Amino acid sequence: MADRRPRVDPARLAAHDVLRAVRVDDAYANLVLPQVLRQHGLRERDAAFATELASGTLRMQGLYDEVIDACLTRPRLEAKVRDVLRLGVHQLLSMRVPDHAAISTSVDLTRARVGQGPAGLVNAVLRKVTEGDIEEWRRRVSPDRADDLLGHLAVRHSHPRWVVEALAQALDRPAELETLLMADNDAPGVTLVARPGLSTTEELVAAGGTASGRSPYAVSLSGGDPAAIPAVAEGRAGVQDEGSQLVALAVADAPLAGRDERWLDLCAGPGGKAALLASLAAGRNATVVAHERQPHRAALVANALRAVPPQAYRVVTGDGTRPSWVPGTFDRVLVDAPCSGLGALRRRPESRWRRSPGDLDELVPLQRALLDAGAESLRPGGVMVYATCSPVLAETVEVLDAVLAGRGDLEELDRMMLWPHRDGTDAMFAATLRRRS
Ligand SMILES: C[S@@+](CC[C@H](N)C(=O)[O-])C[C@H]1O[C@@H](n2cnc3c(N)ncnc32)[C@H](O)[C@@H]1O
Repeated sequence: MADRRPRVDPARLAAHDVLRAVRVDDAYANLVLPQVLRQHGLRERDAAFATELASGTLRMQGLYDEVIDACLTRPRLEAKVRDVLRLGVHQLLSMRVPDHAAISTSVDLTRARVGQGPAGLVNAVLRKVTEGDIEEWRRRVSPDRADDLLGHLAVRHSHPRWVVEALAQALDRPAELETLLMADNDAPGVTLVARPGLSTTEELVAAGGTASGRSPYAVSLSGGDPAAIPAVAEGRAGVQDEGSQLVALAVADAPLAGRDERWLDLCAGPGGKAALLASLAAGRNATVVAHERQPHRAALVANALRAVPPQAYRVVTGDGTRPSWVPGTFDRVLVDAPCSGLGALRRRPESRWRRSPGDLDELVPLQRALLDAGAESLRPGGVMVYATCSPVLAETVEVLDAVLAGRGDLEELDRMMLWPHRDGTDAMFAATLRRRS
């Protein structure tokens, strides 16, 4: 007998698998995607389609859920069906997929992954969605802008409301809030770092990149697989947001009098900043201790550092709040603290939905303890950078103020706040401090 199950194209099956893994297994989309693409045998155009479908859907799911709910007559929906609908809405409102193709493939996907039962509902909801384009739907489902600006922006640009509130508090120019939210929804380009002494920007430009921006080591790549570039494959260069490069440079370039030999990266995993610091240290006869709590992340640090001369670094596993070294050991310290990551929403499409304000209750005391331990690790006159890939005040300025007020031996030398919409980087905070002599 002929097989009557619908044939669904593998790219849509793959995107549905990614949504399921994120929802059920708490997977990170950017980590699970390569595995799922491989399982479905997807390459090139099909892989790019599945990637955009899964990532874009996860990013915009707040808006899409409002659209779906506005089209439903019954409010309850099985999670697997909602995933199919979210993917369908993304194709209809944000991709150039013809309406009939988006609807019929979604109905097939429902039959393949859920069963015949909800196929009619999926068909009906998606037909309703075709009645408006994305702007029309934004108008219909967002709260009124004049009555509730933050609620309006949250739905319109698909961010949880508490995140919009936290970003609004952190942004020094309130008029830029909407531009920031829009920048969070743009997939970031790929930036490479030419690790000094190991590679050059010229080598990466010759491999197809363009020298870019404020870090002298940054090269942006407009397409292609970075891992195919020999310098990247060999660890002489790496993929690294320009903001992260600038944070590492803030550590290496902070003005320092006296000995400059012992550097510490207290929270080093997965090792991007440690690799830039260690390659700079190698050229200055200094040594970096790349310290990380989680053994599996310490292994990632060792891998990131594999091309750096071994005498320039040591990878150490331990709890940074209870350092194993003598206080006052280090001349330069980086405390790149674990944080909410709300500055890197461009890069992690699902993270905005996974975080909650309660996360800060655990993170803030840890951030304070790590900053305090970083200060204890510094010799008098030594310099330290406290950094987060979050702009949220509770994790940045408030941590800094609390630790500065509690110690009295730290002075702030400089402060940097990078924003995606202004700087083209992740939102990153970095304060440079000196321990008084
Ligand atoms: C923001 S990430 C650091 C990113 C890293 N500097 C880079 O550029 O690749 C924070 C790291 O701190 C680690 N961490 C968390 N708690 C820690 C602790 N008590 N001591 C040391 N590291 C810790 C996390 O495992 C995570 O790898």
